[in-house]
Amino acid sequence: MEGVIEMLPKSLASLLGDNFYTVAAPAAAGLAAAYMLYSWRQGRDLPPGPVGLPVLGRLPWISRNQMHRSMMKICQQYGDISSFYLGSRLVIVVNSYPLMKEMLDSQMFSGRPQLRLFKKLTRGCGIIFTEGDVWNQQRRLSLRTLRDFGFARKRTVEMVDEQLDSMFNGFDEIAALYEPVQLLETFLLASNAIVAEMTLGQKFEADDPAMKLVNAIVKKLIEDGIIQGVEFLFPAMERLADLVPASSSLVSDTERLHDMIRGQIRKREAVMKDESVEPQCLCDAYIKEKRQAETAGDFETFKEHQIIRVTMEFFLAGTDTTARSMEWLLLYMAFYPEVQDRVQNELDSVVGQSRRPRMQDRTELHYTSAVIDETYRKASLVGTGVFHRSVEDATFHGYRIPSDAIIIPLVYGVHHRAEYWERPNEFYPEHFLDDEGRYRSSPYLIPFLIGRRSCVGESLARMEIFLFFTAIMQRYRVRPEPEFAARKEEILAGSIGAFVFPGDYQVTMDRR
Ligand code: HEM
Repeated sequence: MEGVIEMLPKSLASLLGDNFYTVAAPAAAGLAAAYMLYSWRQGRDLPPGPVGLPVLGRLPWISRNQMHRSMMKICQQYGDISSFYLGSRLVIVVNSYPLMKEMLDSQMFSGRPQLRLFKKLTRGCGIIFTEGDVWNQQRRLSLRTLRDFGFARKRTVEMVDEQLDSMFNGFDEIAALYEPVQLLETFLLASNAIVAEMTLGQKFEADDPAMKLVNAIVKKLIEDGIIQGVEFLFPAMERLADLVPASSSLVSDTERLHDMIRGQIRKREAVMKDESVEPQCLCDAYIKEKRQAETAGDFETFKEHQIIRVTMEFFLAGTDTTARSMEWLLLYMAFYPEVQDRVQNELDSVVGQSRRPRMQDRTELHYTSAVIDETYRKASLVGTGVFHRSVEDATFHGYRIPSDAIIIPLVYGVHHRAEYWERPNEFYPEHFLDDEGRYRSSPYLIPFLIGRRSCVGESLARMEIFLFFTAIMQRYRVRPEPEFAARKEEILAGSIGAFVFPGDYQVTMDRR
C-alpha cells in the first residue's frame, strides 16, 4: 500500500500521508460500492451475465479473434440468454435454437445497430442496414428478383458453368507448375462475376477496373471492423469515427463504387426505354418498378440510391460469404481425405465423368449433401451472426430488453450444442444422415440464420456452392501441402473477424 502512496502526486501524497487508510481507502471503497450499486440498478431484470469494468464493460475478457468462443462460454455459465456490456453497449447473446427463433421472428428484435458511419454510406437506403418500411419494401423486391434472376434461372446455372470453365483452366495451369492454389481469390472472382451479371446485367472480366473496385471495397468494409468498432462500442463518441482517416477513405471509396453502379444503371435505363424489353437483371427490375411507382406518384420507394445500395449490398453480402464457404469445404476435404474419398465415390456412381453434376442430382447425392451441411455447421462462417437491435423496450421470457440493445444470435453456439449434435466438436457428416445413409436436414443448422431478416440469398448461395463443390470434387483431388498437414487442428479451428476464417494454409489440386 505504501507503494501506492508513492505513485500519487507529491502534494496529494503528502496531504494524505498517514491518513491514507482513513481517507483514500474508504473513498475507493465508496466509489466501488457506488459503481456496484449503479451496475446493479442498470442490470436489474436484464438477462444474467458477468459484471464488467466501468467504461470498458467486458471488453478485456472477450478475445477479439475468438469472440464466438468467448461468448459461448459466457452463455454456458450464465444461461441461454445472457447479457453484458461491451464498451458502453448492452449486448444480449442468445445461444439456444428455440429462444433464437422466437426472438428473430419478432418485429421487436428485427432492427439493426444504427451506426453513424453506415447511415452516411447508405443514406437510409438498401436492405442490410435499414429498418421499418424501407427495409420491408426493398427486402420483398429483392427476394422476388433473386427468384426471377437468381437461383430459379437457367442462366444462373450457365453462369456457374462458365465460372467453372475458367476456374478449371486456372487450377490446371497451377497444377502443371506444382504450385499451391489460392482458393479464396479463385472463389471470390467467381462469386463476384455471378453477382455482377445478376445485378448489373453485364459480364465483367476479372481484371476489369470496376470489378477490382468492388473487390477492394467489399474487402475494406468486411475487414475494417475497428473503425466501426469505436462507434459501435462507444456510441457517445461516434463523431470521432469521422476523424479516423480510414473511415473517410471508406466513405469516398464507397461513393466511387456508387458512381460505377450509377453509370451501369444509366446503360440499363437506355435498354429498358423500350417497354417491351423484359428485365434481365436486378437493375432492370428496379427500373421497371420505379417507372410504375412514379406513374402512381411515388418518387421515393425506388429512387436511384435504393437501386445502387441494394446492388452494392448484394456484392457485400453475397460474394465473400459464398467464396469463404467454398474455401472451408475444400479445406475440410483436404484434411479429411477419407471423407473426400466417399464424396468422390458417390459422385462417380451417381454422376460419372461424362457430364458435370446438376441440381437434380442432389436428391441422390446423400453423403455429399451431408458433407456440405456438416461444413456449414462445423465452420460456422457467420459465427456471431449478424447483429440485430431491439427497436423498443421489451420483455422477453421475464427479462427486460431495453430499446437499442444489441442482439447477438450466436450461430456458433447453436452449431456446437451437445443437445443438438451427437458429436458437436468433430467433423461428422453423419449428423445429416439417417440410419439408412440417406440425407436428412436439421432445424439446428442455421448458417443463413432464421426469422424475419434471414439471408435473402440463401437459395442462390446453396445452389452455387452445391454446383461448384460437386464439379470440383468430380475432377480434382485436394491435398494440404506437406508442411501444413500437421497443423490441421490449428488451421481448422480458425479465428473470427467479420467471419470465421481458417489459419494460414496451402493446398494443391491434382486432376483425378
Ligand atoms: C454462404 C453464403 C451466405 C451466407 C452464409 C449468408 C449468411 C447470411 C446471414 C447470417 C445473414 C444475416 C441474417 C440476419 O440478420 O438475421 C444474411 C443476410 C443477408 N444476406 Fe446472406 N449469406 C450468404 C449469401 C448471400 C448471397 C449470395 C446474397 C445475395 C446475392 C446474400 C444477401 C443477403 C442480404 C441482402 C442480407 C440482409 C437481409 C436483411 O437484413 O433483411 N447473402 N446472410
